[in-house]
Amino acid sequence: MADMPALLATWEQKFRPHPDGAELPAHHDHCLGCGPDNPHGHRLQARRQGDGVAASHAFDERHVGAPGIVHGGAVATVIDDLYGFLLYLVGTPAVTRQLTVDYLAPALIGATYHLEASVTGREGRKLFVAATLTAPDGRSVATSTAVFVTVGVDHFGRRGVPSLDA
Ligand SMILES: CCCCCCCCCCCC(=O)SCCNC(=O)CCNC(=O)[C@H](O)C(C)(C)COP(=O)(O)OP(=O)(O)OC[C@H]1O[C@@H](n2cnc3c(N)ncnc32)[C@H](O)[C@@H]1OP(=O)(O)O
Repeated sequence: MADMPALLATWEQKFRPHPDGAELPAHHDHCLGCGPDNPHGHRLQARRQGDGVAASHAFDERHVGAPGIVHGGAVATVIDDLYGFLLYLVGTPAVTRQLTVDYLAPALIGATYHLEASVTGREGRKLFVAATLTAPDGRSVATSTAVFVTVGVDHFGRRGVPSLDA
């Protein structure tokens, strides 16, 4: 059984100012998007870039949809997780309420993509965010917008983290 209070304490410490350019800590070790200990995950590494976040990322064979092409769900996962890093800078936990992705061109297995995300607005509990995924040649491969809703850290503690509860 995971030590949820300790885990939540480490999360709270992540919601603080990080220097521009700094690599941002994973949400937790087993996170599908960024956890270093999730064998099925993307191990996304994000950094602060001004008021937003950025990452370089290559999808591998675990994330294939059509042959050679990254599964759309994998693209959405990585974008959603990148938004999760943005929350550190905003200073409050939040969860995805709506996520949209425009798939403009195939993302290819093995290519290294550049991702950026930023906050575009805030209204009460709602955070409006946007992201881009750009190919090495500068082509825009996917764009996204999302609505996150701020929550207290207790939102996560109520249910535990299944991957850590075994
Ligand atoms: C420790 C930290 C670790 C942080 C770790 C971070 C990890 C990041 C990982 C990536 C992110 C994820 O995967 S997050 C996991 C996936 N997402 C989830 O599990 C969320 C599941 N949904 C929920 O739990 C709930 O629906 C909530 C908490 C989001 C909201 O519930 P609620 O309080 O009942 O509120 P609800 O009525 O649903 O709507 C909230 C507000 O959003 C508005 N709203 C709803 N849809 C839209 C929309 N499309 N466009 C505009 N606005 C919208 C509503 O009008 C309302 O506005 P108003 O009336 O307030 O004005």
